[in-house]
Formats: sequence, C-alpha cells, structure tokens
Amino acid sequence: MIEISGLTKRYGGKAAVDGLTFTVEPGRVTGFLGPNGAGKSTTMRMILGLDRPDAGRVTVNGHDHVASPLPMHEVGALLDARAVHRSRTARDHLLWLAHAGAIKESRVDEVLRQVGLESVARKRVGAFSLGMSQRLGIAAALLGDPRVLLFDEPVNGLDPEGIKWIRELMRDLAGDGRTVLVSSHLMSEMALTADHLVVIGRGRLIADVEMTEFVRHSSGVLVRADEPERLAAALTEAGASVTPEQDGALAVSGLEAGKIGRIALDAAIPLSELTPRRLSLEEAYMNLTRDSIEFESGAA
Ligand SMILES: Nc1ncnc2c1ncn2[C@@H]1O[C@H](COP(=O)(O)OP(=O)(O)OP(=O)(O)O)[C@@H](O)[C@H]1O
Repeated sequence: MIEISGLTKRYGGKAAVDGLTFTVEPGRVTGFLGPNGAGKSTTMRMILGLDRPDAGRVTVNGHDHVASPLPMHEVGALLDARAVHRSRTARDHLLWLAHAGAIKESRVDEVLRQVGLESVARKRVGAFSLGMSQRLGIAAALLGDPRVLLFDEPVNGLDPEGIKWIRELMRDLAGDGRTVLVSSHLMSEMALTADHLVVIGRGRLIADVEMTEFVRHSSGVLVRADEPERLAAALTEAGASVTPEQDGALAVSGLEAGKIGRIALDAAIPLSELTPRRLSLEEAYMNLTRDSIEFESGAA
C-alpha cells in the first residue's frame, strides 16, 4: 500500500505537486491520470524516494522514508525506459541491477522470459525499439519481485499486442495482491486497465474514484425546464449532480431520465427536453481536467 498525505513539491516558485493526499490500495490497478505537466512523474519520484518532498509524507507498506531510494524488492518502477546504458546488452543491464540490488542472478532470466525478451537478451540495448526498451524497463521493475509497482506511461511506444500484454500483466500483478500504480494521460487506456482512478491537475487532486463510479457519472441527462433553478434544487436534493449549461439547460448525472421526469412533475415544473446522453470516458475526463490543462492547442 502507498499512503500519500499533503505531499508538496515546488520547483522555483511553482508547485509541481500541491498538497496531494490519496492512498493506493493493494490488489487492484490504480490509474494515475492527469494532463501533461500535472505532477504525475514528480509524485512517483517522491514515492520512490528519488525526490525529497517540500511538505507532506509518503509511506510505502507502512514505512516512512525520506529521499532514500527504496530497495528493489520493496518497490519496482518503470520511470524512463530510455534511461539505460546503451552499449550494454539487455541481460547485462539486468545482471548489473541484480548485483546492485542483492538479487539472485536466476531472476534475470526469469524476468527476461516474463517480458518476452529472451531472444534478444544478448543484444545491445542501444539497438532496441522504444517498445523493447519499455519491456526491458518492466523487466527491471519486476526483478526484485516487489509487492509495490509503479509504471510511468508504460504503454508509450508499444504496439497493440504489447499494449494488450501490459494490460494483462498489470491485472495479473494486482490479482496477486500487489499494489500497482500506473500513470497515463490517456483515459481510454485506463478504462481497460484500472479498477480505481486518481486524477490530478496542476499538482492537485481532482478525483479519487472507483472506475465503475466514474463510468456511472460519465453518463447523464440533458434537461430543459421552465424553472431551471427550482428544478436544479429539487434534483440536487434527490442526490443528483447538476451543472447548468450556458444555454439554460441542465446537465444532470446520478439520476435516470424517468426519475428526473417524476421529480419535475411532482414539483409542477414543465419540461421541454429530457435527453439521456452518454459521454465517452475521454469526454468525461476532459471535462474533469479542462481547467488544469497547461498548454492547450488553439482552435483550428
Ligand atoms: N526538475 C524539475 N525542475 C523544474 N521543474 C520541474 C522539474 N520536474 C518537473 N517540473 C515541473 O513540474 C510540473 C510537473 O511535472 P511532471 O513531470 O511531474 O508532470 P507529469 O504529470 O508527469 O507530466 P507528463 O505527462 O508531461 O510527463 C511541470 O510543470 C514540470 O515542468
């Protein structure tokens, strides 16, 4: 388990991570989502003890540690797949890591097999494609057989077969009861992999929610009524979440269209529209993070 409380990191005057609090539970895949520059990598570096927080606390499996990298049998991480010695072979790279981490050599061949790099184990890493480098980075993360695993954008550069493989690997690792935190800026990828979502923007927590709950909230109903404010109050009272749209309509989530119709009838508020709509998960995620995107492309 990873417990993060009030975690803060500043670079110059700017907070890259700003008072983050969340828990990553074992036995499930937690997706760590946010737009570019949201603070995902910085958070992961602090979890690993590679960066010192300016405030707040991280514990991994209950241990407090301050800026001392955690041992490889406790936490495995894929941060930057290209950060390897390019002239070494894949096997030598892992052997070097195994020696440094006091891990038995037999694990090297086991993890090479597990990530499907056996046939290129004696090839120089410099000649690897990005997808092969990602697999090697994952092999390194698995080397110490850790109970906690962090993957920063692991599907980068992988082909569809590789993406499917990593999805299954993560689900298997979580199925073993391990703690798995995986970052991405793609909601579509997380929808197929994660059981739980932690969404951040500009270093702050935006959502900490079960995937099923996120899916439920991404569907909604568009309502037009004669007295939108009174209807919004009645729907909120009934447990819905209501967002007024610019043209006076109400975007309602958490209640079905039929129930909304009955509430409007009971309150004697005439409706002119009641349209169920389903946002794609990507749209729901974009709505959630719209205010925290640092660099937006201009309109075409
Ligand atoms: N070493 C550093 N020095 C100065 N600023 C930094 C440093 N590392 C990160 N930052 C800044 O902190 C913010 C968060 O960066 P971070 O890399 O953690 O975000 P991210 O969510 O991982 O983004 P991406 O998806 O683009 O990798 C960004 O504004 C970034 O420019």
